[in-house]
Amino acid sequence: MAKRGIGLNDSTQEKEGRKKISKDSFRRGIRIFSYVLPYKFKFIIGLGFLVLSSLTFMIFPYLVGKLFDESENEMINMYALGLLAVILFQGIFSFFRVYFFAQVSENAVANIRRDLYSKFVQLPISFYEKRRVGEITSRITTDVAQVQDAMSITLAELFRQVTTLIVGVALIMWISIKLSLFMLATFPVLVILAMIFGRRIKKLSKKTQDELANTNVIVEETLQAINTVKAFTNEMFEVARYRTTLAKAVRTAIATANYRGAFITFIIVGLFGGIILVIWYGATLVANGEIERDSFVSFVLYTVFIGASVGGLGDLYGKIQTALGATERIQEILAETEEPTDKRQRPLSEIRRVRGDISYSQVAFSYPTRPDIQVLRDINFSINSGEKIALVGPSGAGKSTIVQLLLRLYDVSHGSITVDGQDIRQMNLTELRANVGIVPQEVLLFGGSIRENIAYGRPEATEEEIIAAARKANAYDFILTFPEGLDTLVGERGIKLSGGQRQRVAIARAILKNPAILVLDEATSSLDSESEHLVQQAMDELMKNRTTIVIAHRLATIRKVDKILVIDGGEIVEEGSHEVLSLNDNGIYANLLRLQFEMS
Ligand SMILES: Nc1ncnc2c1ncn2[C@@H]1O[C@H](COP(=O)(O)OP(=O)(O)OP(=O)(O)O)[C@@H](O)[C@H]1O
Repeated sequence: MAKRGIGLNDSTQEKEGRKKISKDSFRRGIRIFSYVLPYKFKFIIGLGFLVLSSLTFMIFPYLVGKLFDESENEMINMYALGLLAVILFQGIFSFFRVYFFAQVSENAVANIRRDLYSKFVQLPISFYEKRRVGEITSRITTDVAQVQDAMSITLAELFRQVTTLIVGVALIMWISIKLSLFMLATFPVLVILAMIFGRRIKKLSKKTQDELANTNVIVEETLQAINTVKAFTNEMFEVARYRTTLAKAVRTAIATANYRGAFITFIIVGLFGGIILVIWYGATLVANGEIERDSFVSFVLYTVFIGASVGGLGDLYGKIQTALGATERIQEILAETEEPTDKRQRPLSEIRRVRGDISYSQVAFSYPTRPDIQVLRDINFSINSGEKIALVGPSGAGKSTIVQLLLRLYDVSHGSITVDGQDIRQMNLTELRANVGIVPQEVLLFGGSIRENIAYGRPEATEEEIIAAARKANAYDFILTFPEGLDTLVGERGIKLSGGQRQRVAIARAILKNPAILVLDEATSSLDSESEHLVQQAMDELMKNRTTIVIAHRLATIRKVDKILVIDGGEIVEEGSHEVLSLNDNGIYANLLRLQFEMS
């Protein structure tokens, strides 16, 4: 079968997707909040606590001002206690804010993940061909995490900063319009400059990280292919390559550090200088009796708060952009059209069994990703129920494509395929696929026990049925040699089965599924003769009474089939039984036979 490349490094190559904030993107982004709706009461309560905690915080500078201006001990104690109370309430409100927002965001985000996953498994193969696996998985990990951040932290922060800004500016205006105007003309300008500076540093830091990632790619690649490096005696070549990229990373890192140093100097001199300027002007106003001293202390504190929230808003803007980008990508996936399979898991016993007559009529096909290349043209053949045919031909001829069309992994571009006389496009897709069993070329087992892997063919199967299937597939004997028998774990954390053993597990899976139609994609790599014999016996058992299509790579195994179709360049070029085709001296089949004979 055609294989799809799954790049391990794909996820690390993710781009940081940001979205310009426009009315449109905002409207689309806000739609993700439909996931919050089921938890709206908790959300509103959380919002209430957020308002309370933001407002209590604004009392803080007022009380500090009073405290500083007080000369009576008793009142000093009162104000200090008042401050403590403010902080205490602030703490309690914040706890509940986090508590309620976490309940909402965790649940909403789990629902987004569930919907995305459910979408992923139901999307057609063509969706996967247009994207890299790393890119798809990052939708369900990184993007969703960004949305979660936006729902819990960013939203709360935005609200708090805006409240601080509005209430803060109103309060300082109330204290002294003159000083406020002076402050607003100087301080925010400095804060905005600091933000621009900060953003540039962020960009540079990202560049440093990327360069470091580049050096890591070299380490990963070479260590993974260490045999190749050694075989080509390229150790020193790799060391030199690593040293060059490392030097580049160091240069960028030092440039970033210089920038950061300058930034710190700017913060110290610029921002604090700004505060000194405000304090200086304020002190003059106090000396002239234009404002009270306590109001002046509150003013300075409000100024610091306002400065911090202006700075915070810049950061939040970036976070909102990122979150909008993430939301949009998530929604794009959620809007994709799924395959029309059943939305309910049905036991196989409930599924209508087909007889197994198959007919291809004038089938032509191009893959959706490469519409310009015609992979199949004018394919015509039929198989009666219970008959066996073999597809042979050179690599890339189109054999796997022919069976992929039968499963409707893709739809034909022209012509039609029928099963029991019915066009497969008119059949229920779940029923069609449930009637076809596949033993693939490369058997991939899921991480889990051998029992689970066999039962994948029919999840509702009983223990006896699983054992019977394993027996028929010549797999039970080797399974019993493991101490844990059917419970032996396979896959990444379990034991590694040999190629022949994996194939027999796949055959047991197919026997358990008991489909009317069978597709055998023969392994290209040959097994040792003992294993080969066991696998062949199991295949023969599996093929009994089923319509079978064998994609054959080793011709010795297909002498028993009813008909052989020789495929070349997407067309059927020869057709007939082994006896007939092998007699045609100039034929491709006879040629292939000769080649294989010479090779063996
Ligand atoms: N998913 C795909 N997208 C685009 N083109 C594809 C895809 N899969 C296969 N092809 C192309 O279609 C042609 C037929 O491929 P197919 O896998 O059907 O050949 P095959 O006869 O089964 O080969 P092999 O014996 O090597 O498995 C090839 O040219 C291949 O490059």
